[in-house]
Amino acid sequence: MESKNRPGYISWSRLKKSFHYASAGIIFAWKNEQNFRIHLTAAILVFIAAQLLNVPPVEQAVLAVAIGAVLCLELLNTSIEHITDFIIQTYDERAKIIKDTAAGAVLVFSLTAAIVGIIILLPKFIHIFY
Ligand SMILES: Nc1ncnc2c1ncn2[C@@H]1O[C@H](COP(=O)(O)OP(=O)(O)OP(=O)(O)O)[C@@H](O)[C@H]1O
Repeated sequence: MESKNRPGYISWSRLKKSFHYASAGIIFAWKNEQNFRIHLTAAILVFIAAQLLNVPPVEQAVLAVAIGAVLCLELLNTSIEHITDFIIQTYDERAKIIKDTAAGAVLVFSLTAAIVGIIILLPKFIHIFY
């Protein structure tokens, strides 16, 4: 017999709460992190360009993965910054290394995503004019 208190396989109210908290994190990043706003705006522009240029579905999927990864890294970077500030409230060389390397991870993947975008979109842009 199943216990009355045992949670079901999927709790919809918990799922709804998780979604709500995750959305709050994204909204926080949008309001407080300039880099997140820049990346999200760039992501929307790339998506519109991909539609206008009739980019094939597989290439659009590659763009979506690259864009999604950049946004995820931005959110993780924001989280790391806040954890660091919470733990280390004074100037500390270790805090600097933690924040700089996390920011470096975002930069490395942002450049990678930019290269992916150029490889996919640039030939299609050129094709319009020539
Ligand atoms: N407690 C600290 N000790 C030493 N250096 C720090 C400390 N806090 C921040 N820094 C340095 O200042 C830089 C900026 O940190 P800050 O927390 O202000 O991030 P931010 O400018 O808000 O970044 P972002 O624009 O991505 O949100 C860090 O990358 C680090 O080099």
